[in-house]
Amino acid sequence: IDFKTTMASVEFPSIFLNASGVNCMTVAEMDEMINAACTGGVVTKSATPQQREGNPQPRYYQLEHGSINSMGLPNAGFPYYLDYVTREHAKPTILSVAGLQMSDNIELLHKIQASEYTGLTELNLSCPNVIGKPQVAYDFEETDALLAEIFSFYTKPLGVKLPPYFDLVHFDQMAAILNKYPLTHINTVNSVGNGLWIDIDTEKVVIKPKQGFGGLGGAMILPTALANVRAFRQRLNPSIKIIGTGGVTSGKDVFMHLLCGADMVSVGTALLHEGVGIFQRLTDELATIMAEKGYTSIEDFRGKVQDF
Ligand SMILES: O=C(O)c1[nH]c(=O)[nH]c(=O)c1I
Repeated sequence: IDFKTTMASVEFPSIFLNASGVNCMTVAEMDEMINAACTGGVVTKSATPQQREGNPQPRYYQLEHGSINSMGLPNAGFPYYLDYVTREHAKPTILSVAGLQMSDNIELLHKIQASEYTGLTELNLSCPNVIGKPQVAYDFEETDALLAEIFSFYTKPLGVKLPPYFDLVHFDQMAAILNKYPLTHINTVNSVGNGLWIDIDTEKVVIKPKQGFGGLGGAMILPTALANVRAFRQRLNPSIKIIGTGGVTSGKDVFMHLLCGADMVSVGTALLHEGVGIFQRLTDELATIMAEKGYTSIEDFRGKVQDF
């Protein structure tokens, strides 16, 4: 079974992508994603106008059922990633960008609009780890104003990376804003912001930045990720596709994301731990589940989760 899919008239050979931030900081990592079996392409690390070192280490820690990170947007800088995605590759790319303030986002999108790049771009509105900067996507007015400004000039394929929401009214409010704009997709969820973990032997937090506060990922956030995928699928125009991210470690998790309506699925924490071989495993496990259920295509069940 091939799991190819099309988003914004870009054909992805597989539904699987890396979660931005994992396996996508350097040309070598991005090439590895593209060259790996069963990947749809690569999403770049969120790019800022200039190169950034990020937060002091340790800034990532593996938990029993997931991860906590406060990387602080380390990246090689916007020109590095624009150069990479503008070159020819065997599979599609998604250029992720994250300004540190609104003017950065506008500036970066003007540059992409003026560039040779014709592929997809994803505006990260949900980085939880830039010290002193709140997540844009938790400010509905700012998000609306930003998208209005962007779509006054931007005509290339654009999606947004969203944080998790935890209130049904917030899903309504955010979806109403997103439905006003010709977005190609949303990518949901980013890490669950500002969790905390403690090593009881040392009685210290486990990451250095922000007194130990960091974004949560991995298996423990799967229920939150599934809720966000389903909630937005129920509310968004069908023209806005959904990349489901969060908590994927197995074919069962992929199946649940697809039942909730995801068009593509990306993997972060588990990719970091297992390497790019995970995509063949997820493909095989999903194919096995589908065969057991008599499904021959993802369309047989995508978005068809049933109420109790
Ligand atoms: O700290 C980071 O670099 C980071 N970490 C995350 O968990 N999500 C993000 O969007 C980002 I930009």
